[in-house]
Amino acid sequence: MQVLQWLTYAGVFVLIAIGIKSILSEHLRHGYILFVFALLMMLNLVILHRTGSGNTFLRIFIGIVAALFIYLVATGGESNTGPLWFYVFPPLIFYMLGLRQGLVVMTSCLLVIAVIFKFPELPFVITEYNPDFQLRFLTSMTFVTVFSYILDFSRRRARNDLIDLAERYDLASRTDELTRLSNRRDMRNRLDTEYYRFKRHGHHFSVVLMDIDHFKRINDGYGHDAGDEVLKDFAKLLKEHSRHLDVISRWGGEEFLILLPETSLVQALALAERLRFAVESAEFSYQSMLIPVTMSAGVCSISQFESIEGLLRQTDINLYEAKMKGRNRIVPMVKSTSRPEEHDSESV
Ligand SMILES: Nc1nc2c(ncn2[C@@H]2O[C@H](COP(=O)(O)OP(=O)(O)OP(=O)(O)O)[C@@H](O)[C@H]2O)c(=O)[nH]1
Repeated sequence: MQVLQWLTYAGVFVLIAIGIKSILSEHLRHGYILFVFALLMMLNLVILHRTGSGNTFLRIFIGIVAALFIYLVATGGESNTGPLWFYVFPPLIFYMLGLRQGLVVMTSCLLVIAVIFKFPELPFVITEYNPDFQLRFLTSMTFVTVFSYILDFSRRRARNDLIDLAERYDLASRTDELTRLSNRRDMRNRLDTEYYRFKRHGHHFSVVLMDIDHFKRINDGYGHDAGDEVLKDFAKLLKEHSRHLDVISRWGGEEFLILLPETSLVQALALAERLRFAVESAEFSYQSMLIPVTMSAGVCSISQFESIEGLLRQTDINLYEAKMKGRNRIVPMVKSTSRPEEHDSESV
């Protein structure tokens, strides 16, 4: 919209300058009409400032410019040079309106010009052009229109390709290549955003930090590719057992962190336990070899902490404790349906 406003200022300046020159050359009517167009452009600026509608501003601007150029063709402007201004129109119209609407407006204008050339006796036509000029003008204008269309088409396609590329790079920079989950950097940003929401609006959230037990043994026993496959299936399982608004990330090698918005510690523990049980019960396999997989997890809720760092530190401590206590468990501990005897001393 900024470009269009500057174009309006430039247009008003040029119209007033040429208007003054026309009046000085005794072409009073032409000069005054140019002033009227300048006034209309300024009024359009006022409408923009009053309504704030860029779309209305654009449409009125195009209407005024089209009317001005057709007026210049119909009257010849000064010394029949009016049609020359029309060469400004095609690039402007495609840039402003886009390809389809630009083509409609340009075709309509060319038709109007053809009518003006063909019927000089029409009431609003006050000049006449010789047939050579008419033919050359219409042909060259058609060329300019086609070239402007192609140039704008290329410009738009290059811009879309660039946006596409930027989006793909952006996604790649936020995604873990192996599991297609959020990576650590993306999770840090999401945690910061969630922490801001918590501080500002009091929306609680919790995190679950998971680690696949004895993952090195999987790599050593079944091979690195099998380890990769387990990581992918593990990520898929986490997705299947989480809510849509939960953010799952690959936090490190075989560590995964889930951010649970609007979730209390008790709810987070229930989810972590559900995940632990799902992992334990799932059949992980690679090339028809069954691979037993379990996970340990530390869980924390933001309400107990003053910062993201404090929250993550304690979650890590809880995970470490889960490992130390024998793995395949959650800390703080909850009652488990699969192994009730192991979760009795520190239940939440
Ligand atoms: N296949 C595969 N292995 C990975 C990847 N990232 C990390 N690892 C391996 O994960 C293993 C992690 O081993 P450790 O840190 O000793 O942990 P662990 O064997 O899971 O033992 P605990 O965590 O104590 O239960 C290392 O052998 C890493 O090489 C990966 O992308 N693919």
